[in-house]
Amino acid sequence: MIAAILLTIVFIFLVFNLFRRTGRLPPGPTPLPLIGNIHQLAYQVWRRKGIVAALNYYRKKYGNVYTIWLGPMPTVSITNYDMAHDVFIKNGKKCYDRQLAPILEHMTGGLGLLAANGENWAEMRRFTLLAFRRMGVGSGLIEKRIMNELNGRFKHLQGSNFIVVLILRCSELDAEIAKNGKVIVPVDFFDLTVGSVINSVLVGKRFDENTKDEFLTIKKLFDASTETFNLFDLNVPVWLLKWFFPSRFQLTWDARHNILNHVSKEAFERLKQLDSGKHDIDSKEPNDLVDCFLLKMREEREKGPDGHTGYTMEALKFVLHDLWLAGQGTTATTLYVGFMKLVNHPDVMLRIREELIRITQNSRDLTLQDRPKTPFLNATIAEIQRFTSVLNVNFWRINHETIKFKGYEIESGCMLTAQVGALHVNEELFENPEKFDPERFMRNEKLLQQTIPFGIGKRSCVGEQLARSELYLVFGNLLLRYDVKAHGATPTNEDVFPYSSAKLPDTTGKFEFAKL
Ligand code: HEM
Repeated sequence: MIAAILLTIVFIFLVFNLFRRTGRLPPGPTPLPLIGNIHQLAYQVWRRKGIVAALNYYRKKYGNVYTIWLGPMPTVSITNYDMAHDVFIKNGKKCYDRQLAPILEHMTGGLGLLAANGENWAEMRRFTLLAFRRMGVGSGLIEKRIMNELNGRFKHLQGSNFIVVLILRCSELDAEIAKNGKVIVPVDFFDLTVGSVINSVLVGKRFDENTKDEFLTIKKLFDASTETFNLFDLNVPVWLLKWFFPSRFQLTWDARHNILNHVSKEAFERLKQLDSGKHDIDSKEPNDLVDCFLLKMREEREKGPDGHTGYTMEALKFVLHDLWLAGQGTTATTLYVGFMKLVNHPDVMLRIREELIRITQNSRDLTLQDRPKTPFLNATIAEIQRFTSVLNVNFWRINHETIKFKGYEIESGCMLTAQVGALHVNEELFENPEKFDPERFMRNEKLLQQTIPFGIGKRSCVGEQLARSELYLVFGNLLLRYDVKAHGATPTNEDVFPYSSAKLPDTTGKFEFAKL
């Protein structure tokens, strides 16, 4: 009897508390105590065959800001630019902490950038942005690294001599074209090109004939873990995953550890060489992010007790891991999806080429300085990024102060995010969102600002400038050099894992490149 009374009191308390909190939050489906809206969300995801479709359904029903309770936690999703700006820019200081997926936190111990918060994250983010700047991200220097990858001007150490290795991306293509008139280009081409640029920025090495298999193995393992990683993995406790879904846990663990081992091998080797005097860092011109970090580590240690204690080899491992992980697949997928779109829209490709030939007189490479003069290429890249929207569910933030906007009150401790995938199919901003139409950005220039593939606010993508440079130079220069067609049937551009937290296209498609 007493137990029944106690249970009733607890139940009434839960209902009352839920009712009180729901009243001030943005609208959404009616939640149940303890399970919230999980049952409705699961049904809508199943019925509409994907996470973005379900989030879009809730947008149409409740408006551009709505609340879904994941169990006892309210989550606020925002699906238009102005509201995202109100929350994540105007109130940016109140919501820069990330809701950490327990499995990721378990693996990183709160180090790095993606699954970190607080002072540690802030320091590593500042460091990364500064290190990128020192290596030329945002200036002409990064262009050199990217174009080197395409053009093949590389210095590799062999024995005691530097030799120039010319067998690189475009040279490989050109050699094949010289033999057969055309070359078949699979997704690996984009993976390796992007992987090499990132590896070169982070650890100063590109992937060559000897190391490309190592890269492709890590990449495949990582893709396999991403395919299954979804809302469930983002939220469940580690013990539950380990006990009830051990193979799922193991896949995520193995993929992350392979990347960790790969990137940290280089960093530890460098430290050894530095300690033994075999390597010296030019403090005015560090070669890569590892050099920048080791310099900073030395600097902080020399300050004694006043130095920042966050600069450790363990911290470096996770910073490298996160940059590699977040930067490789996202950029390569955008390039691959972009070319898939372009081969299906040859008119767009032709118009870009005309624009580029006009600018370069077909006598030089396209450079980052050309950007203001190539509005149609810029518009096409924006439309490609809108279509690609690499995340089905954006990472959640947690607000640590109440946020008031548009008459709502989001009390501290809520999970909130700009749902980039759903925002990019919002027909209030993008008329006929299912249509590939770069022209929409020419008709309305404001749209460029309202498309936010890199997220918004203090946790937005740290690699945005690097990725934008890569996309511009690789799309532009390949279109300037090659006639590109689909090889065989073009696979669907639809997301093949619509239930996963990341968007993944069917990557079995191939292209035929012929010299122009
Ligand atoms: C086309 C390419 C890319 C896209 C579409 C993309 C997209 C995103 C998005 C949507 C976020 C989450 C933003 C949020 O939480 O609101 C993010 C975060 C992040 N991205 Fe990117 N990204 C790209 C390339 C890169 C590159 C090249 C790097 C690094 C080399 C990188 C590193 C990161 C990191 C470290 C974070 C976490 C930042 C933090 O929590 O402070 N990304 N990215």
